[in-house]
Amino acid sequence: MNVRAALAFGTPLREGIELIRQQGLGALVVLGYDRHDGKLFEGGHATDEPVTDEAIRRAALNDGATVLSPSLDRIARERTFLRPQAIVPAGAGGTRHLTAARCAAQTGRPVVAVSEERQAVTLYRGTERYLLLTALGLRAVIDDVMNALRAIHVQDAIVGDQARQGRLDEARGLLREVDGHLVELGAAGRIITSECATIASTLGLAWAPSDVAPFPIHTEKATTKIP
Ligand SMILES: Nc1ncnc2c1ncn2[C@@H]1O[C@H](COP(=O)(O)OP(=O)(O)OP(=O)(O)O)[C@@H](O)[C@H]1O
Repeated sequence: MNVRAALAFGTPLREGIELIRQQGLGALVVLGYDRHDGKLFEGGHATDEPVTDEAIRRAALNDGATVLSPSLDRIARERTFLRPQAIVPAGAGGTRHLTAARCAAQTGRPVVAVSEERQAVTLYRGTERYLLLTALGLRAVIDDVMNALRAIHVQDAIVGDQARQGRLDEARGLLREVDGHLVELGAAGRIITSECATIASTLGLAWAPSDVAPFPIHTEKATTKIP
């Protein structure tokens, strides 16, 4: 699953999560499950509702977790209590966030926790976690990367051969970094994507928007031990 594409702005899932953040609600959303995860869920009820921004927001009004279908386009369960067994060290937040970290570590499936208290959205994936920025925050990060890339582009003609190699390596890194951000920004990132392609081709670098969409991940030092 390309989780950054699944959580791109403009998708019903991300728009629903952003509604939850904006309205100061909290949520726990499991992005897909399979039948082996059955023991993970307790209580709640099965539904088969399409994922819309409003359905995701509405589900967050209840206690417990929202579980999405494997294809992420249906809400499979609501108001579900999660009881993961994996042991991970307590990080930021209380039980909601610890549960999200433990579920992700146990199942390998991404889990999103929206903090009611901090209005922060955290994606847990495996033993890693990533802070999902607001659209404005993500744009600011992209602007910083693009400014650095544009500076290399503009100065390319005037740097000597020796310095050039280092600058090209830097440009490669910046292109790799911005790639994932642009996938997450969604349709609003298309113009910048073509600017990146132009800069890359002028600099003689092979670059195309990737499907891999890397995350700048803050790795948790988590064990995935199950007692
Ligand atoms: N194991 C769990 N399964 C499902 N939902 C849970 C579980 N643990 C916590 N929650 C949900 O998280 C809510 C908030 O719990 P808590 O305040 O302890 O978490 P938190 O991580 O501090 O979150 P926040 O930052 O939003 O306050 C609970 O009311 C419940 O809806």
